Amino acid sequence: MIKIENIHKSFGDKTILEGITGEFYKGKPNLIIGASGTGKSVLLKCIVGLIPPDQGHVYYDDLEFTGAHRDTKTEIRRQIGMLFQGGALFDSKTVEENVRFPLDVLTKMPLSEKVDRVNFCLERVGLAGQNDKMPSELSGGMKKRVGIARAIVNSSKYLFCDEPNSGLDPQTSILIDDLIMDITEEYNTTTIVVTHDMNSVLGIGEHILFLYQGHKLWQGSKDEITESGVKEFDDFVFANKVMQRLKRN
Ligand SMILES: Nc1ncnc2c1ncn2[C@@H]1O[C@H](COP(=O)(O)OP(=O)(O)OP(=O)(O)O)[C@@H](O)[C@H]1O
Repeated sequence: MIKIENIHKSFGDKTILEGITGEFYKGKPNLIIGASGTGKSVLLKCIVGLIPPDQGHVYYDDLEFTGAHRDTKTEIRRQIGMLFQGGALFDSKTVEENVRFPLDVLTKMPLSEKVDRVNFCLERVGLAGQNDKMPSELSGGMKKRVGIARAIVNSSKYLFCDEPNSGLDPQTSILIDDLIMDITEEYNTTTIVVTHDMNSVLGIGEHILFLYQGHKLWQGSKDEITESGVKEFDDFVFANKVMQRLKRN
């Protein structure tokens, strides 16, 4: 489990996050949702430690991360897998080298063991045998799969996905969501997915945290979205006609 307490962040005189508190659970994806520019990625970066919050605490299971000693932070970081917005593969590296990268940087495993682990992860995301392909030869959905394989290659306890569906068609998006859901359940990871994709909310939104202009305005599951009683949340969720019809039924 990951807990955040009273996270504040400003850039200059622009306040982005104003006291966000919440919990992210093991075994089911946790979604951070909200309109564009509302602070979702900044919150994720504060949780991962890529941006230091101005105030507040992040706890990984029982360990306080924000003010922790460098060694503790490094140890926690080793257990984090990250799927970046856009995939962020190295264009000049093969699929195998991309997936192997965290093992090359973080471990002293012998090469043969690393390759075994890479093959296991590629198989898990449906890309067995694609080791020698270059990113330029892959579709958008395949690139995301490579990104997911890389995020889990280090047996991560914590998995963070920033807009995993950006740039994908609706069907491929569902496949990627299902893969994230399955991996989360199978390996019992604490998974946080940042998204503004309503299909993801309806598909895998077991735990949802809704951000609005730097505040957490609602938290709940997809089964509770019609009864939030929060106008800003309703405006976000029921912005399109299909969702409005769903609400009326
Ligand atoms: N390093 C930074 N320096 C200054 N401002 C930043 C920085 N990072 C983000 N911001 C600002 O913080 C605000 C929130 O950005 P953030 O990327 O978290 O939004 P978001 O909710 O993830 O949006 P989107 O869904 O479009 O990705 C934006 O106004 C952005 O310009």
